[in-house]
Amino acid sequence: MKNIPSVDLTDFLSDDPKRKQKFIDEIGKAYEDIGFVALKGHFLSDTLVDNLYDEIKKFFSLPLETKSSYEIEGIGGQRGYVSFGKESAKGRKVGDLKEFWHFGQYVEDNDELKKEYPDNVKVKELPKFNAVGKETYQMLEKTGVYVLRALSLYLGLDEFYFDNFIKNGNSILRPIHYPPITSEPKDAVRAAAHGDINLITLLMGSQGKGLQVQRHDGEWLDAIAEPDEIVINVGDMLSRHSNNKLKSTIHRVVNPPRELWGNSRYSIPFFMHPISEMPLDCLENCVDKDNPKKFDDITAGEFLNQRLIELGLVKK
Ligand SMILES: O=C(O)CCC(=O)C(=O)O
Ligand SMILES: [Fe+2]
Repeated sequence: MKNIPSVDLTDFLSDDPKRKQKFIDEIGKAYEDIGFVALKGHFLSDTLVDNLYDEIKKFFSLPLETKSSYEIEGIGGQRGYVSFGKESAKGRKVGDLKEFWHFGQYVEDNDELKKEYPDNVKVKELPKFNAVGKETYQMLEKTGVYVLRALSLYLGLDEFYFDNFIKNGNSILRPIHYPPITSEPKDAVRAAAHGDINLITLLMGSQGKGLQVQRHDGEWLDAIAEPDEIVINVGDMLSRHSNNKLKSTIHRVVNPPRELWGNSRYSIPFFMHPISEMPLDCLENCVDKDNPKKFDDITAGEFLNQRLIELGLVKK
């Protein structure tokens, strides 16, 4: 059974205003409620997806010594490799059972922002890894642009309101490997309950069981996508900006039952961030008598830094 609503981006891209409006209403309502959708009609081709999985499986199979040579001090894990157990969810001491890689923005036309972001890290052992990562990054970013246009219209803003905030934004593509579980994990889980930091997250690889989403009544639902779907959810930045009209829902990745401990999980979230100076102040049209302003004014850059400290990736 499917637990999160499905939407089709080709509705939004169609010339028929009724189909476009249908997409806006469906995704808007889903985000006011559960905060998650499964979306088809995105810009990832099957070949690109296959190539990406091949490359990331090859990367995580490299010797630890090689992977560790791509773990860079002083940039809060924002590019390159982050080793097993290093990140813990906000408020938790135990590290998640995962290792991951970060691809960051490819700024090609803005020197100021190019200077602000750490450079992407090249994996010498795998000649195709970086090009495949870049193409995936750009296709997910393109998908996200249209999703945010639909949400702008849903919120009563200009369709292109987010465009200039996300152009050259500080987004991150994070291929994650959850390795086989080899001994009783006690309190540790693949990914402990958390909300995402960014505007929206576009997640590849949620076709099998593992990802769970928490309903308002506290019940956990499996979020499983069809083969041609990606999962897209609201992050804390968009929840703040919309004065919590759009919900950043708590989710987690549970450990598999013991008989499946031997299987790895690979998932690939694209955390869509704006440029750091975007103000996340609650939008005027999301604040009224019945919905008073719930969050202090803050920029995206300040908010991100606070949260990276809480995740154990940046030192105070
Ligand atoms: O592995 C997954 O399916 C989801 C991971 C996740 O929620 C995250 O990295 O923020
Ligand atoms: Fe997440």
